[in-house]
Amino acid sequence: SIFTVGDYLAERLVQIGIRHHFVVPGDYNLILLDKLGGKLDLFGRPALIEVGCANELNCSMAAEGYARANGAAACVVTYSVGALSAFNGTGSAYAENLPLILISGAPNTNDAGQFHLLHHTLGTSDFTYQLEMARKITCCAVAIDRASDAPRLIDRALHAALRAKKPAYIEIPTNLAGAPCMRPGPISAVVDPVPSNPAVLAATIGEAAQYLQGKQKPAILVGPKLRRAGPEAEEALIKLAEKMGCTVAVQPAAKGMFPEDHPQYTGVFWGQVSTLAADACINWADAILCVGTVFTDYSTVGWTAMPSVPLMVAEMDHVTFPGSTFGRVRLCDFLGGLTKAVRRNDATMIEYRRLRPDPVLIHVAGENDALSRKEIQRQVEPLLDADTTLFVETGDSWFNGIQMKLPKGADFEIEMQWGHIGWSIPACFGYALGKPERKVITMVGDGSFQVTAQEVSQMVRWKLPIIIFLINNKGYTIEVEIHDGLYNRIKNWDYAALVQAFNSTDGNAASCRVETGGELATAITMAQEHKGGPTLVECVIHQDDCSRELITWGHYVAAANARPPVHV
Ligand SMILES: C/C(NCc1cnc(C)nc1N)=C(/S)[C@H](O)COP(=O)(O)OP(=O)(O)O
Ligand SMILES: [Mg+2]
Repeated sequence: SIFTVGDYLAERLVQIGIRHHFVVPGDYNLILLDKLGGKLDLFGRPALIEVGCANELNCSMAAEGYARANGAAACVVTYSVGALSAFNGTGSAYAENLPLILISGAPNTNDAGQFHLLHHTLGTSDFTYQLEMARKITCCAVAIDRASDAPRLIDRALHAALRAKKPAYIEIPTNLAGAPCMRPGPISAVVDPVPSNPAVLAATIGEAAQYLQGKQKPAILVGPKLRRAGPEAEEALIKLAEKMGCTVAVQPAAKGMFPEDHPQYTGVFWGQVSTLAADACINWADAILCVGTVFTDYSTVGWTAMPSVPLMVAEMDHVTFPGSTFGRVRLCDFLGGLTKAVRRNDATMIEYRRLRPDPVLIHVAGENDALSRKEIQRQVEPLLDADTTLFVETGDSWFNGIQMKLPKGADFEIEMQWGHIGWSIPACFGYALGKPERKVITMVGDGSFQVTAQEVSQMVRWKLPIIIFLINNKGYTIEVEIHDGLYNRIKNWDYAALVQAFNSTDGNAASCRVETGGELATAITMAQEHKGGPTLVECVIHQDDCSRELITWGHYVAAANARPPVHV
């Protein structure tokens, strides 16, 4: 059979490590889907497993979650009506630094020139608007209009996405997916990272040693971009921390990116809603080595928690100091080189041992007491073990999850930069397909759940034993705490019954509603034993039963939102 554009794309997706692609079919992408689904591995099995989603928003969010597990992901949609919904998960991938490849079908290449009006379009003969929009939310957007250009354009998009850890966009007209195409060359041209420039690397390490020279109390602050630099960067950071002997704190969106069972871990640095003694350690330090950090209104609690000393910030491929910046320096090379050059200074660790908070007494609710947020915390935390990944959805679930202690090996996923309510349901589904060996637990609020609930039915279809704790506090409580109004009230659903509806005659999802600590304990035992499908536990709590951290954080974020315009 002839080798086609679709075959070229399939080959490249497999070569960059993708094994599942998330799709919603449409007549502009059907030939392409045949090609992607038709690629076989050496054993004659599909090399790419097609995963259908209920809509393109969820499809793109499932791909975003898959990229967290797998490194890269592909989302395949139809033109315009599909892609515009998938733009939201693509925006999430951009904000969260994930190489999601958004692939869209497109009109037949002859139609533009014939001024044809086509379905799914805006009803004009302009078919460039989607590509233009995609340019704004990806690091590289290409539209293939001749089969002979396909190899160059596909490779360019994939290489850009993998190097920048940002999404890319590939547009393939419906009559080109099956058109003859050249076969690909070695994948190394696409996947090889840009190496550090040796001279710049040496200069950067020298500058860092200079920055730390003479400082009495250095500390390390880890941000969410560390993980995007690869596992070797996470390993290199641990070695650097152990060489320095200083305290290590993480930003909230970086929770889990430094082991919380490590003796130098001092908590989540989040201003007044920090955990353990991270706030004191960072504010006591006279030098802070920031690795992959992102300072936003949310991570600085409405700008009330910016470190007060001049910072040195190491990113994926560049490092900045108070007076200089260096590019073409890969993070793992920089951290490794600095580890060799740096001297031990454990002053912050010594201080931490003095001020470390004592373990708090956890109140055990009576089993017939009305269920509280605290009791949910107390009962869910022990479920986190070395094989578990906890997904926390935008809402008070952020705060409840961030307060939980991660044992060795446990992992944590949060979408704090994009913050799209509903992300966690499709994202944990995609993640679970990428890492089937992990146990996945998701904490999601009722408002968020209503946005993307359909993807629980994909968990049923794929028989994934994901455990979902749906915190039903009757509405948008985060919003209530920031600024209340009737718009924060939502129509209550029977969430347990909804999940049963997803079973129809061939599903195996378990679900229940719990209103006391005792019922929750029973539900958790059932959830742990339930295999062959997801378990949803709807936890009913009072509307104002939220974490104190949410109230404090919400107060300052609302204040930051309310700053009057500065008249220039
Ligand atoms: C409406 C909104 N944010 C605004 C918003 C609106 N639309 C999208 C897509 N994303 C957003 N973050 C938010 S955080 C709700 O409080 C979430 O409610 P819920 O899931 O029920 O969680 P809490 O009750 O714990 O807040
Ligand atoms: Mg809610």
